[in-house]
Amino acid sequence: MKGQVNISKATVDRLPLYFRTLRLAQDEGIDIISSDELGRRLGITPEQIRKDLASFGQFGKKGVGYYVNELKRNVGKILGLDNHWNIAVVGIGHLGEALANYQNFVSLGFNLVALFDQDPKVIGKTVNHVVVEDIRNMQQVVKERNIQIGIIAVPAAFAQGVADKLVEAGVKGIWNFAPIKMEVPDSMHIINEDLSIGLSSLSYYITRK
Ligand SMILES: NC(=O)c1ccc[n+]([C@@H]2O[C@H](COP(=O)([O-])OP(=O)(O)OC[C@H]3O[C@@H](n4cnc5c(N)ncnc54)[C@H](O)[C@@H]3O)[C@@H](O)[C@H]2O)c1
Repeated sequence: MKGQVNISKATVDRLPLYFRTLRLAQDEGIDIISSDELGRRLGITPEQIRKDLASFGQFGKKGVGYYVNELKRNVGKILGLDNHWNIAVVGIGHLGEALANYQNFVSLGFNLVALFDQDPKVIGKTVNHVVVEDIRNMQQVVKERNIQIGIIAVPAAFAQGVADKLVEAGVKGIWNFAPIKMEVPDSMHIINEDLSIGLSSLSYYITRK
């Protein structure tokens, strides 16, 4: 694969969509898919798809298309999904419990290996075969179980403190659901998620209909 120096964020953000579409095509028993068909399924031009994929190497055959299994494996590799990351969820309330129960993470290669909370009523509960542990043990557990990704689902007021502890314990990335701007070292990868942004955008569009 080519060095990934000048890959735009927009291209990287489209890779999970390619991966998901290829997974669905694989489930449908499709062996070969054209960039036209991929584009139709994704609402992206075939030129854009060919350009995106060409940034990472030579995939597909002119006049034939892409071999679905092979391209899915390659896109998965580019995304690092062949690494089988160990993940932990912090804050097992409404959102944290739903995230911990989401079965699709496992099929993408993410292993849920720990859950943490501070509430004695929540600690000891089992969610998706994993027992909720005391947040006070988090740093030790993160190291022992080689947890690389921490998912933050605690109230905003506690989120920075949790992030600091996750960083200190050595996670490589944070998926933050708390509505705050986190301060993390430059070396840390953090993705902030906010479902209300999608809903507010939807409100904008239907207001103008
Ligand atoms: N990004 C999104 O789209 C989205 C959607 C829903 C909720 N949220 C956010 O997710 C967070 C959780 O929301 P919720 O509705 O699940 O709340 P919740 O009150 O149901 O759950 C929060 C959980 O965090 C635990 N907790 C609190 N402080 C803690 C700490 N210091 N260490 C460990 N655990 C701690 C609580 O005991 C509780 O179990 C909030 O920040 C909320 O704003 C984000």
